[in-house]
Amino acid sequence: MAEGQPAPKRDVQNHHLFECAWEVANKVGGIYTVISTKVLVTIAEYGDRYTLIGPLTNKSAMEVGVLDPVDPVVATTLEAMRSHGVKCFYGRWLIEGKPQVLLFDVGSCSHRLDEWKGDLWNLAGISTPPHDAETNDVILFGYLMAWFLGEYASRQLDAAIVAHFHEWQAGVAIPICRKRQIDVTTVFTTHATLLGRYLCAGSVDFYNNLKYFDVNHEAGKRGIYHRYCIERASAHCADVFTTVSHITALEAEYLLKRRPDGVVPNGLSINKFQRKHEHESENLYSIARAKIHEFVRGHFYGHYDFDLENTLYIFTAGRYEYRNKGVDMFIESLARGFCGGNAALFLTKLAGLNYRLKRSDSKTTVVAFIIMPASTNSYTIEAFKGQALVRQLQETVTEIQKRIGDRLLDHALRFHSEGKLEVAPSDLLSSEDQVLLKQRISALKRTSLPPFVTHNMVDDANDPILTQIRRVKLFNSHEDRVKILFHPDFLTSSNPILGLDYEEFVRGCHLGVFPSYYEPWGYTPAECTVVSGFMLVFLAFKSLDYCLGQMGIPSITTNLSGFGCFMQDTIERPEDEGCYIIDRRTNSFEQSVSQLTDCLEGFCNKTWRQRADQRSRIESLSPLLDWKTLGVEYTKSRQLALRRAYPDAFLVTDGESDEVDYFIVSKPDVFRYPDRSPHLK
Ligand SMILES: O=c1ccn([C@@H]2O[C@H](COP(=O)(O)OP(=O)(O)O[C@H]3O[C@H](CO)[C@@H](O)[C@H](O)[C@H]3O)[C@@H](O)[C@H]2O)c(=O)[nH]1
Repeated sequence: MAEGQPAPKRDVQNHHLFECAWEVANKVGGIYTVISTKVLVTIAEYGDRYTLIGPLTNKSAMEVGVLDPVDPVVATTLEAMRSHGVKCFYGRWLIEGKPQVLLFDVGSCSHRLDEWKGDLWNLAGISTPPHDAETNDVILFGYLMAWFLGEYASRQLDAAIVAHFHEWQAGVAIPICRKRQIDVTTVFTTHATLLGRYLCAGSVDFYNNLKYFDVNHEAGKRGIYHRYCIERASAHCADVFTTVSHITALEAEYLLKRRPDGVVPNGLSINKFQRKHEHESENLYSIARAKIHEFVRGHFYGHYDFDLENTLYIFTAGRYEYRNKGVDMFIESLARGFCGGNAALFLTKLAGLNYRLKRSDSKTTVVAFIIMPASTNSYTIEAFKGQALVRQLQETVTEIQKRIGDRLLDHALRFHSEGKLEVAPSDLLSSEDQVLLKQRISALKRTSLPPFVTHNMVDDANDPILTQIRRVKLFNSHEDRVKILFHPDFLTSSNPILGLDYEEFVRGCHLGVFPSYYEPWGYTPAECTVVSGFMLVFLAFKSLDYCLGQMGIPSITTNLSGFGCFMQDTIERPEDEGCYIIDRRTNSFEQSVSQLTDCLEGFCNKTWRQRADQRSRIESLSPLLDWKTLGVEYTKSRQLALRRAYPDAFLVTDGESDEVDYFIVSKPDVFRYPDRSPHLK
């Protein structure tokens, strides 16, 4: 728009929405889940007026089907950008809802990096170091998005435009839009703060000191001052600023120095699960459980001395943030070791689950999985070997089974001529078969213990998870009632040893454990509550937990996670619904470990029927977490952005704007529990 010209009168009702994030079609962590699961409700509201913008990467290129733009103005805008050498993909993201998506190849503009860095310094006073590759990409991505929005807004003058940006990686475009006075209204949602993540990952007493951090100094000390500046500028320049939970809203207020306008809790696409329930007649739970059983048999070969009917699978999963995700607490609660060499403590409630199960002579075995991607070289030979040996044994057993069947049939057919049916075991199992079987069995002999990690780690000696497992001596020995297994990669169905995707894996487990210290929301426990399957109703008593229709699995979270606070705030007794909440806010670390161990022990001591009852109750939580319910908060944030940018469009009569109570954050204090927490005094 030329200077001095009046702004066009745009149609606010039928506005266009561009949603921008580094994780569009590009899975890194939870933001991918937010965006991909929210698509259905956003499409229902916008149809083809909705477009997602993300970076073009090897991963994202695989998830998008290239097409010509539906909107002719998008087509001309992209043509103009391409004529300047910009490389981009336009098409449909191949997920449910098939939204329009635009992916920019930041590399195609790397020659402009210095120019744009200089511009960022001039317009926002943000200087960035030369060798931070991630920040360099973020700057290129931000300038490309601002370029696109500027060109688009100058060509499409009819409808208003909302640009919604997620997290600092997509935030650079916000100060540029503001400075260039691009006629779009902006929303910025942060899913965590950079400083919060870094401070909590170190051993800082975060919640007690939230008010007192010298933010510039702390960011500088950690080498992230430039990133922090980008995040802070994004929060301040956006028309509307939101976070995913109240606890992060408070954090943002102190660390980013802007109080968020609202909270947009994360939902899930419940429909997806229900459709499965209706259309798939398979027993999803038992299929998933059987796959995990198969893996466990292979992994523990030579030491497979426990009963799978009495085995519980528990797990933690997510991005590898050892302290923030509470992995330290998880391992500690499984196998708390000697405290200060005082053996007496072992006899107290301070002991970990492994010791407690041994002491009570429990018949239950717990296999605890840790699923967190880290730098690895490959799977270990042992991990492959175990699966291969068990597969060979299985094949041999199947062959022998077939031969036994043939022989039995032969005997039965000769019954009339011989007048008797006397079959000795040796008639059925030949000596060749026995030799073959013995060969296979002797291959299963193993002198070493089953490993507690599936991959060769790049930094084995310093890896915090491995170090702690070694410290608490959880080595998967025969006596251990808790076995542990660290899988340092996300799960996929093409995984050569544990061939399940994450959703299927969760379905096959009994309990998810997520004792996070820093967790703005926390998708993983939420996903446990809605994972579903169709189950047979006539299985044996012991397998009753397979039998009650569509259900989630119970999970453990904390009152320092956005999801945990949301549950406490919404439900009378979350633990009755299979959502256990560990108090990490008022408790010391030791107390929280004990509470978590009590919780795990209580879960192990439940009968099959009690666990089945609990699972059936979890289902009732699904509607609470559905985007159909929670998506409304996103709508409100966009409405607020439109009101702020185009107040005239909302005038009712006599020049007065109609008042709306916009957000959940309408309480005087953003964080809901100031009285209960000494951290906040
Ligand atoms: O093998 C696996 C294991 C996990 N996941 C997924 O990874 C995601 C991890 O989610 P979360 O732990 O919430 O994500 P973060 O990457 O830590 O994301 C940030 O953003 C999220 C979205 O707002 C918030 O929930 C978090 O608290 C915040 O830390 C979940 O959706 C899981 O389904 C997989 O896809 N495969």
